[in-house]
Amino acid sequence: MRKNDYLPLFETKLAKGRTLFLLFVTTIFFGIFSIVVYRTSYIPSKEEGSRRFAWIGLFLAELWFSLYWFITLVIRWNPVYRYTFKDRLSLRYEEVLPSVDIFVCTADPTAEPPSMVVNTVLSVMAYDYPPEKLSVYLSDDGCSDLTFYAMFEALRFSKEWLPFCRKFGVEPRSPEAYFQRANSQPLGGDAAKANEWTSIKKLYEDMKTRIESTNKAGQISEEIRKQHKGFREWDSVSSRRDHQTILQILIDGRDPKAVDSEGKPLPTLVYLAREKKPHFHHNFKAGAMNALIRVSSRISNSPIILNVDCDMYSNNSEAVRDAMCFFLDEENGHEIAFVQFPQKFENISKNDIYGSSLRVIMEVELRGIDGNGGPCYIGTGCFHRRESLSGKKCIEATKVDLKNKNRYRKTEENADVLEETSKALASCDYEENTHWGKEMGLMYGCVVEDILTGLVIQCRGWRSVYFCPERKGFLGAAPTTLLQTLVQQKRWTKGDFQIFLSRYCPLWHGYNKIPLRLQLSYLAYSLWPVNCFASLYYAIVPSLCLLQGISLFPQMSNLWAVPFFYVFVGNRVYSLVELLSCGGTLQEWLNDQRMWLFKRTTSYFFAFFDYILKLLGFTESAFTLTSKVVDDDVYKRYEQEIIEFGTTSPMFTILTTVAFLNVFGFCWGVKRLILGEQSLVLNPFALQAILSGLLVFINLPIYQAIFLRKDKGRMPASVTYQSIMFTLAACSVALY
Ligand SMILES: O=c1ccn([C@@H]2O[C@H](COP(=O)(O)OP(=O)(O)O[C@H]3O[C@H](CO)[C@@H](O)[C@H](O)[C@H]3O)[C@@H](O)[C@H]2O)c(=O)[nH]1
Ligand SMILES: [Mn+2]
Repeated sequence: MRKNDYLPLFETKLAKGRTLFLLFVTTIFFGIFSIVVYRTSYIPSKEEGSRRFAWIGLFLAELWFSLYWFITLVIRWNPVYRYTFKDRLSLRYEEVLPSVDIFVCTADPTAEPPSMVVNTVLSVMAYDYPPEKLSVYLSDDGCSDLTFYAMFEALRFSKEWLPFCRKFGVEPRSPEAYFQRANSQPLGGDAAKANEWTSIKKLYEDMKTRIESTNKAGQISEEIRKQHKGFREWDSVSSRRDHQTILQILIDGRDPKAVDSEGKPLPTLVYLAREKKPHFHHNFKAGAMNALIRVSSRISNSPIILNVDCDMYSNNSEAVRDAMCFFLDEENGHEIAFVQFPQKFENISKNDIYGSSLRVIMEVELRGIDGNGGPCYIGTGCFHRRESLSGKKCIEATKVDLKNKNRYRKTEENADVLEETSKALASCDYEENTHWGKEMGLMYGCVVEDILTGLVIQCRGWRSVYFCPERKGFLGAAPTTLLQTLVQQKRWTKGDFQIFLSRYCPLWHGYNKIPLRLQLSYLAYSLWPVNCFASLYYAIVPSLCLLQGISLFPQMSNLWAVPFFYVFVGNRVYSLVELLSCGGTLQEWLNDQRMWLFKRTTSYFFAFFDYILKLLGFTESAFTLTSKVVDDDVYKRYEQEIIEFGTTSPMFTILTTVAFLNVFGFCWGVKRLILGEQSLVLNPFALQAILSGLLVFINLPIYQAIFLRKDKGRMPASVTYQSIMFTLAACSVALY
C-alpha cells in the first residue's frame, strides 16, 4: 500500500459485463456480414432497372448504418465510472482550496426570464465552499436592466439565503427548486425551524413577485433605480445590439462589509454586459465566455472556472469539492483540463416524449468517451483549469499551484476603479489581431463552441474527466416542444458537422494527438447529419417499392431473412436493455425510437443543407436560442405527453409526407400479402410490409395530430395539404 499521504483523491472503475457485450457484438457483426453477402450476391440484373437501382441504394444505406454501428460500438467499448474522496480532500487541503470563478451566461430576458437566472446565480453562490474563494460572474448578452435588477435582488436575498442553506444543509440551493420540493415538509416539523423556513420562503416569494412584476412592466421604477448606481448605465444604452460595456461589481468579496446576515463573507458577484456594436461579430456564447475569462482574470483570477448556462442550477452543493478531487489529485490532477458533469434536466415529461433527457448519451456514451480518452466539453456544468483555456499545451503549461492560502487576490484598486479599468477587456475591438477565439479561450466560428473547444484542448495533450455524482450536479431545462427540440438538434448537428469538415476534423487534427478511439468517438456526433440520407431512404423507398411491386428483402422462409431479423431485432433489444438499465421505461424507449426517426429525417436533413448553404455563402450561422418559456396550454400538453405540432414548419411537412408514404406503402403491402398466391412466409413482400407497418406504428401520433386532434397543438391544415401533394407526387413517380 502507498503511504497515507498519497491515497488518491479519486478512483476509476471499469464497467462489468464486457464478455457478454463482446459476444453480442460478434454475433451482430456476423449478421451484418451476412447481409452484405446477400446484398452483393443477389444484385438484380440490368434488365430490372428500377429494382436494381432501389436495391443498390438500400445496400448503400445498410453499409452506412453498419459503419455508424461500428462507431457507436467504439463508444460503448470501455465505459468508466469515477468516484471521488471528498473526505481526503478536506483532510489534506481544506485550508488551501483553490478559488473558483463561476460563469453564468444569459442572452435574452424574454426567452430566459430573470427569475430563472436569479435562481441559478443563487444556487452557485451557495456552494458548500469557502465563500471568499467563490466569485460569480453573470454575462448578459441581452444587456437588460431587468436582468441587472434581478441580480440586485439576488445580492440582497443572498445575505439571508446563504446562512439558511448552511444552517440546514439545504439541497438543492436554487430557492425555487427547493421550495417547490420541500413544500410539504418544512425541515422535519420543529416549530422554530418551521418559522424560519416560512419566513425565508416569504422573503423569496416577495423577491420573485417583485422581479416578475418589474419584468411584466418592462421597466425599472425610479425608486429602484435610485438604489444602485448601475441602473444609470442604461441611460446611454440604445439597443441590446449597440451599447457600451456595462460592468458592475455587485458584491466585492474583498470588502470587509460584504457579509451575510451572520457576518460571514459573501462570494464576489459581478454583472457584465460586454460591449456590442453593429459592425462587430459577437460570436455568441463563445464571445461571452471569452470576455468573462478576461474580465475575471483582473478581478479574481481564480485558477479554476466553472461554467453553467443560466437555465442550469446547481443541484449538489458539494460539486465544487468533487471537481477539486480531480484537479488536486497528486498523481493525475496536473494533466486534467476540465471536469465535465452530465447535463441533466428537471422538466422531462414522464416518458420523455421528445427524448430530450439525452439519457443514453449522458449515462452510457459519455462514460464510454471518458474511457476512450476523455469526455467532450458539453458547454455547461463544466469545471475548467484556467490555464488550459489560455491555449497552452499540457506539457508547456506552468501548472500554477492551484492551492491557495490567501483569502483574496491582492489588488489594491477599489471596486469602482477595478470596474473602470476592466471594462476595456470586454470591448468589441479588444480581440482584433489577437489569438482569442483561435488559440485562446473558447473557439469561434462554430455553433457548438463547446465541443470544438474541448476537442482542441484535448489535442493539446490535456485530459478530461466525466463525473456523475449520485446526487445530480446540475439540473437544467430541456426544450418542451417538438419544434424546439428539432431546432436545437439542428444547431448541434450543424455544428458537429462543421467541425468534421473543418481543419479541426477529429481525424486529421486529432491524429497522433488523441487516441484513435477518441477520434472515432467524436465522429459519432460529427456524422449525425449524414445519417439523414440513409434514414430517409430506408423510411421512404421500401414503401414506395411496395406500391410498385418491387421486392427488396428475402422471403421469410428464406435463410437470408435471418440476419435481417437478427440484426434489426438484436440492436433494438440492445438499445431497449441499455435504456432500461439506466433508468428508462419501455414507453420512453418507444418515444426515443420515434424521436430518432424524426431527428434523422428533419433536423439532420436541414442541418446538412444549412451547412451547404453556408458554404456557398448564402446564410450566416446563427445561434438559435432555445426558449425556456412556453404557454401554459402548450406546457399542459407536454406534461400529458401529447406531441406538439401547432405551427407550420418545413420539418413537419417532411414528417407528415413520410408518414403518408408509409401508410400507402403499408396498405399496398397488406393488399399484396392478401391477394398474393403464396403464403405469408413465401411472399417476397412480407418483410417490406412489416417494415412499413413498423414505420406506421412509430408515426401514429402524426396521424392522430392530423385526423383526430382538435387542440391547438394539432397538425396545421396547410402542412397536411402540402404533404398530401408531395405524397401524391412521389406515388405517381413511383407508379408510372
Ligand atoms: O449569443 C448568445 C447565445 C447564447 N448564449 C447562452 O448560451 C447558453 C446556451 O443556450 P441555449 O439556447 O440554452 O442552447 P442549448 O442548446 O440548450 O445549449 C447547449 O448547446 C450549446 C451549443 O450549441 C452549448 O453552448 C450549451 O452549453 C449547451 O447546453 C445559454 O445560457 C445562453 O444564454 C449566450 O450567452 N450568448
Ligand atoms: Mn439550454
